Amino acid sequence: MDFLRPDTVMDLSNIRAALIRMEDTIVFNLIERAKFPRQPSSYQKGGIAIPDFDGSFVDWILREEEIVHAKLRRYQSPDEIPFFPDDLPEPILPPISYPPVLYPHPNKVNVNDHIKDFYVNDIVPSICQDGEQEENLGSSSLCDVECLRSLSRRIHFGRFVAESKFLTERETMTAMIKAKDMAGLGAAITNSAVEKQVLARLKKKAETYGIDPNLKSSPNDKKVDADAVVAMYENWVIPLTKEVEVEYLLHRLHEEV
Ligand SMILES: O=C(O)C(=O)C[C@]1(C(=O)O)C=C[C@@H](O)C=C1
Repeated sequence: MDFLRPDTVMDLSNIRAALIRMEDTIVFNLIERAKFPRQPSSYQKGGIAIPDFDGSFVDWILREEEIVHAKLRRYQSPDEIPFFPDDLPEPILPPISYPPVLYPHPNKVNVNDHIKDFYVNDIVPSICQDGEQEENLGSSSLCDVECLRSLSRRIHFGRFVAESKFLTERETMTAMIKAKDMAGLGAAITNSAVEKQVLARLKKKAETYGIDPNLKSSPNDKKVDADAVVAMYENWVIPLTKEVEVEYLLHRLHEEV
């Protein structure tokens, strides 16, 4: 998939190949995070005192990193959506003129707050031991940032999936968008067979990557709970990707149709 070549971006098999590759990144990021305990204070507003910042320690790191990445023009790339869009500086590198592949204001669809919410409240408790290690607060929070960023990129890729599906079913989808038929759109973008494949593949990946091939398999050797990774996709990642797809399509009506 090459964002400078729209035909490659709108090819559903290329999009799915990119989603499959992102599974590896997400599983490895979760494995890294699972090395540390839950670290509850890193997610609480004021849990760690930060001068002039009204948020959690993880929020602060995320925002600081996004400021640097924005300078490197990360958020000009069509597949990157920041968590702190209002706080970001202009890039220091010259702009790249990406040909438009999505409707004019695709970043209006932003479910990052929702992603942060399920990640902190559901995923971290399901993959990490209870407790806090003061000396590793920085390390675990940097892992959180990687997890959040990779989940956000995956889920917001729903916009490309939706546009690609729209282009192949323009007439029916236009009618549904005009009628604000969310259930119809939800059904139109759903492919249950693909979802089953995603979950089966993910279980295999989490089991395989989560164990050192040189060690004999025992529950204690596992670096991440494969069932928790699958549950995360089943309960959050796929449903939110679908929500992004439907929301993207609904916005499309106002922008172009
Ligand atoms: O591959 C697709 O067609 C997608 O829309 C992506 C995805 C997913 O999140 O993995 C979401 C909805 C479909 O039901 C199948 C899979």
